[in-house]
Amino acid sequence: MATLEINDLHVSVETEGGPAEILRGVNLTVKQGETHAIMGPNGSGKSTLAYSLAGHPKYTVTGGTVTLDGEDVLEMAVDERARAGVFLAMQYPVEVPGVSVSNFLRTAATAVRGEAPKLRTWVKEVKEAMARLEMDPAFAERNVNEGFSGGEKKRHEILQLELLRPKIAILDETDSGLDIDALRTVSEGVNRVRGSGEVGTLLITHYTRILRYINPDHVHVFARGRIVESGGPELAEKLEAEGYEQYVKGGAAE
Ligand SMILES: Nc1ncnc2c1ncn2[C@@H]1O[C@H](COP(=O)(O)OP(=O)(O)OP(=O)(O)O)[C@@H](O)[C@H]1O
Repeated sequence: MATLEINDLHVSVETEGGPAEILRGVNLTVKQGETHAIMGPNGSGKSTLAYSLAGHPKYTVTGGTVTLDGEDVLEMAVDERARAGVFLAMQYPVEVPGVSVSNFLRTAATAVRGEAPKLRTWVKEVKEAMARLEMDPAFAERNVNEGFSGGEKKRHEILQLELLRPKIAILDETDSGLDIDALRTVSEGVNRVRGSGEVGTLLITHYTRILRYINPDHVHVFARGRIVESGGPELAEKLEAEGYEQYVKGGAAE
């Protein structure tokens, strides 16, 4: 069973005033089949964690380890991480002008699966996945994220998740900007992938409403660059009622 292990992870970004430490000792273990929700105040470092795991060059790991099934993830290039089974659905998906959704997905699937999917079965696979996510088939011929609405971008991220079937899925605020129907559709997509029991999910969110659709096994509070409390789903309810004040008090302004 695939296991992602994050051990005492420290990450910095370069700022005008020099390097700033954003992650200050993150410890987390995510196993295939488990769903972990990460909640925390703005600017606490949640997206930094997501990008660092995916290998964004802007972030420098200054300490700690990340392994997937014992393999050193931090040593891997971005594409190697994807091939190893790490998937990131970004908070702000980027436009890729000139590349159609259909080409993009096939190229990504080829890279991750190690061989090009057979065209006929692939076309069917994409069509069915798009239908499940209630996406207009015309999207397949549009350029990646170009002119997509916020909700359409998020559906496209989940479409990738469904087709690429990673071992570890990191979903960074996949619920933001979704209307109620889209939230349900997107959550159903995540649950389908989860239902396989083959993916470990790290769900970064601000709102408990998505957790009503996607029931997490574990909830973690992220504050000042690390996980400061962990619990079960009841922790999300507590956060909704009490906010984050108790976790940020006395910390650096972030
Ligand atoms: N290039 C950069 N230069 C300066 N500061 C940066 C840079 N990149 C990230 N930061 C800072 O790192 C901190 C953590 O940002 P991050 O986006 O990880 O937080 P977050 O918890 O995901 O926030 P939110 O909930 O608002 O999305 C913020 O204070 C942010 O301003």
